[in-house]
Amino acid sequence: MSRPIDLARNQIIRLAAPHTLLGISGGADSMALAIAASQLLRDTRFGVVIVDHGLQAGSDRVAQHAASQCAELGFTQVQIKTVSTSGDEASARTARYAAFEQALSESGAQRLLLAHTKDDQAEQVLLGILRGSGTRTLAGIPPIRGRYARPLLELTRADTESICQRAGVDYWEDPSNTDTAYRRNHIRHKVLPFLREQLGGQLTESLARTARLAAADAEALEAWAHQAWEQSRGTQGINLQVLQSFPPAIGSRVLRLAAAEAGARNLSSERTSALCALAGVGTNKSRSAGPVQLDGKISAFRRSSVIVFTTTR
Ligand SMILES: Nc1ncnc2c1ncn2[C@@H]1O[C@H](COP(=O)(O)OP(=O)(O)OP(=O)(O)O)[C@@H](O)[C@H]1O
Repeated sequence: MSRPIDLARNQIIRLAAPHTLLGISGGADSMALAIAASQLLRDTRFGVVIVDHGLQAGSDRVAQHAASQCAELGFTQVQIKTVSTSGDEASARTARYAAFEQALSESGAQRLLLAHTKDDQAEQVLLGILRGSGTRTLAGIPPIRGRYARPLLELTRADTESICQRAGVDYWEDPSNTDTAYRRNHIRHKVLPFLREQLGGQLTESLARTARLAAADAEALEAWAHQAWEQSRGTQGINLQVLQSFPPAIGSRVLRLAAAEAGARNLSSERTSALCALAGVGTNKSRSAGPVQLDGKISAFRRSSVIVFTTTR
């Protein structure tokens, strides 16, 4: 079995572009990413981006410490981006990704690597199951999306800690990570340990496998839905007869694609069911006459044999 550091390095080689940025928070996961990438500095140009959200007292010192550690590892392009947030996790995340986007365009780098691990993946899948999510959400964290890639998804958090310890690199433990008021932390610190204790076995591995299987299924279903959409859309709207000839899993995806194209936002599963009832997709026999109102001031109507999306004033 290959060592975690070898696995990390191989995945970085697979996912990095000639000029790549690393998103480093100073925690064990991202310091392990920095350690593995520092071994590849001869062949790849890496820059480091550290975002200071200013959420906790002393966050500037944490950022500075991570920056000096990265400099010691041999990185010459290390920048700290200070962002302002409204103090909650969601706004910190939005500000962080805005800072990443800015760093990508300023540097001209083609890719930014993040240090999500298999444990993050397991937590994400469990959160999705508990919310009653479908295949796309159960697919969890994607290894690549756009310019972002995650080379450590095959490593556990214990692996990243051991990489840091072996390299003699210390890491920061985010105090908010243990605040179980956040649902994710509750899953991490209470629910998963409880399930492991009760059920034993390879829980993290099993949940990560669910993500891999769901990702492959979601990809296939989405490709089929795009084809079905092309076949069912016409100048008047979506042809109901053609739409209903597909299985409900495809019909509902076609309706979601069409709604999104029309400008509908945040399409919930409840609104998707309403669209399915309007279009007679699925086992739902209670066909509604509509219209169905969607976020983004979009309405869906049934007109004789088609579904039409219009903008409401
Ligand atoms: N302050 C930061 N500065 C730079 N990179 C960061 C920072 N915080 C997080 N990252 C990057 O993002 C990865 C995931 O971090 P974390 O698990 O805290 O975020 P998340 O909210 O769970 O995930 P995401 O926001 O990406 O969906 C880290 O391993 C690191 O690569």
